[in-house]
Amino acid sequence: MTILNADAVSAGYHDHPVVHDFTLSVEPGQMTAILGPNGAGKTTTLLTLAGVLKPLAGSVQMYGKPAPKSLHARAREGLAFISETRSVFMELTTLENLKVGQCDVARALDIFPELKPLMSKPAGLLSGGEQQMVTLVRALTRNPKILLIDELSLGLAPKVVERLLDEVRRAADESKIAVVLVEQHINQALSRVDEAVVLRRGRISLRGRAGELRNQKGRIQDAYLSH
Ligand SMILES: Nc1ncnc2c1ncn2[C@@H]1O[C@H](COP(=O)(O)OP(=O)(O)OP(=O)(O)O)[C@@H](O)[C@H]1O
Repeated sequence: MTILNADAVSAGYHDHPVVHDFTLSVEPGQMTAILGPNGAGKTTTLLTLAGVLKPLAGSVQMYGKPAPKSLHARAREGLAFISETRSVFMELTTLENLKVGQCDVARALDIFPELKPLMSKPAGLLSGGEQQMVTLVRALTRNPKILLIDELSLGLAPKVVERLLDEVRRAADESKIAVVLVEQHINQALSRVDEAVVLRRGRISLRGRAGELRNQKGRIQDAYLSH
C-alpha cells in the first residue's frame, strides 16, 4: 500500500513555483533520498509533502486519500517531520528533551546507547551528532508511518552521518516506516536508501534505484554542476 504519494506537485512561495511537476510514491519500509545542489528545491519539496506548504498545483495523498491540509493533521495520521533547524531545547537536559518529546526513554536508549551517559547534561552541551540523535530518536519512538527528514546530518562528521542513517535504515526495515530524506552526503545516502530522485532547478533530472544511481555518479554530478 502506498503511504505517501505526490502527484505532479508544483510548490513555492507567494504563488511563485520553485518546484515543478514533482511525482513520488513511497511504500512501507521504503527509503527515498531527495538529492540535488543548493537551491534545487529539496526543502521546498519536503515542506510540501509535510503539509507546511500548500501545493500550487498537483496533490499529495496519504494512504490513497487526499492528505490532510496541515502538518498537525498529517502528524495525527502518522507523519513525522524532522526539519532542517535543530529542534532540541538547548537549556534542558537530554532526559528532559526526551520527556518533552513524550518518548519511551528506555527504547530511546536501546536505539542510541550513546545517550546514556549524557542524560543529565544540558542538550546545548552535546555534540551536533548527539543532538541529532535526540531529535531522531524522539521521532522514531513516536512510531510514525512516514518520516520526512531534512538534512539530519548537516555539518556532521562522516562516521556520525553513517551512524544516524543506519538507525533510520533499521527503523525502515524493522518498523516498516516509509522514509523520505533530503541529504547532502550523496554516497552515504545512496548506500542506505532504496530509491533516489535528483532535483535540478526545481525539476527531477534523474531518478532510480539507489544501486543503479551508485553506478551513475557522473550523471548525478552533472545535475550538481550544471546548477
Ligand atoms: N521562504 C522563501 N521565500 C521565497 N523563496 C524561497 C523561500 N525558501 C526558499 N526559497 C527559494 O526557493 C528555491 C528552492 O529553495 P530550497 O530551500 O527548497 O532548496 P534546497 O534544494 O533545499 O537548497 P539547500 O540545499 O540550499 O537547502 C531557492 O531559489 C530559494 O531561494
